[in-house]
Amino acid sequence: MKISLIAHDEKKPEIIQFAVSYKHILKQHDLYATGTTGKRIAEATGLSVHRFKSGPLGGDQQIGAKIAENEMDLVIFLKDPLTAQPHEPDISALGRLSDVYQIPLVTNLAGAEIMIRALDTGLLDWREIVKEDE
Ligand SMILES: O=C(CO)COP(=O)(O)O
Repeated sequence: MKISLIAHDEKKPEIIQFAVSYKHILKQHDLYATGTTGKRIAEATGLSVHRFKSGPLGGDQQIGAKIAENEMDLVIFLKDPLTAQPHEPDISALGRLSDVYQIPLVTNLAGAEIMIRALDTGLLDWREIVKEDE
């Protein structure tokens, strides 16, 4: 599966902890991330992460484009709800495209924990069928 990992600055420690904790699952998948998040995860875990641009420089939009092309299966995006983001329109656009294309998107750690376990037990395998039908 192709998984995107994204975190706003205040949530970077959480996503790093998450990636370390679930490295055994994440390493079985193709990982993508916005620039800084990807760098920090790769440094902390040694996992190979394809890095797009940093969020404020277009990274959210690049991940949105992958969704539109049916090349992304899951987005784990730890959002900071307490800090205004200069690129809020890009963040909204990513959420919108996830809804348009029925791509699972979780935006907090509690959801991420459930989703990674769901992924590991095969609950997202339907994505492979959707891709075969394209
Ligand atoms: O701003 C972001 C998502 O909207 C995250 O970008 P970085 O991973 O580059 O910090």
